[in-house]
Amino acid sequence: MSHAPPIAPLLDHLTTSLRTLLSERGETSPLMVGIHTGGAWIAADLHRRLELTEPLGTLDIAFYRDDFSSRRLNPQVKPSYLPVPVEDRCVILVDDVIFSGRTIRAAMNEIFDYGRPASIVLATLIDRGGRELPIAPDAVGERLALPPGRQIKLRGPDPLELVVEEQT
Ligand SMILES: O=P(O)(O)OC[C@H]1O[C@H](OP(=O)(O)OP(=O)(O)O)[C@H](O)[C@@H]1O
Ligand SMILES: O=c1cc[nH]c(=O)[nH]1
Repeated sequence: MSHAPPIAPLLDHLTTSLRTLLSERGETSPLMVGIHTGGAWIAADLHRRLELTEPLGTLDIAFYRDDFSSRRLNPQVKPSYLPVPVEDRCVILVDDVIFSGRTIRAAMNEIFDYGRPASIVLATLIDRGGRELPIAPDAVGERLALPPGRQIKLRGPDPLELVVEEQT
């Protein structure tokens, strides 16, 4: 595929999958955390749709990246915000896209620096394969194969839109 799918059906599907999974696990008050920037936009939408009672958290994993020392720090780096302790909680980690899995590895390291969650559930809008680490999402909006040299990006926040573009 070389053009991006419309986002609304993907958000619907992700919401339904997550609702089912939380219900099966008996999780009534999970803590949702979105990864800055795209993951935080998706998390805000999911948090509203699922009517979660705990406040929404955000993570900026810039300092936890495995290529941190060789990358220029993005001037947009934001502080992470976890409004309630993660200790013994079910955490729903949300990102817009999963590819290599390295962003999620970094996010989990950061979460564990705050405390030891009871469990982490991973929700991503797009799973485009290409994993370099043994990490898999529990709930996805859509699995998408892209031609070599292409990437999919989430633009937003208003409106949220997926675009397929040349890999940078
Ligand atoms: O599984 P991975 O290979 O780690 O890729 C997934 C990450 O890539 C994008 O972020 P990116 O680091 O490109 O920054 P962005 O938020 O500025 O798009 C996307 O938002 C995911 O967080
Ligand atoms: O296609 C991709 C791969 C990694 N990160 C993205 O945001 N898109």
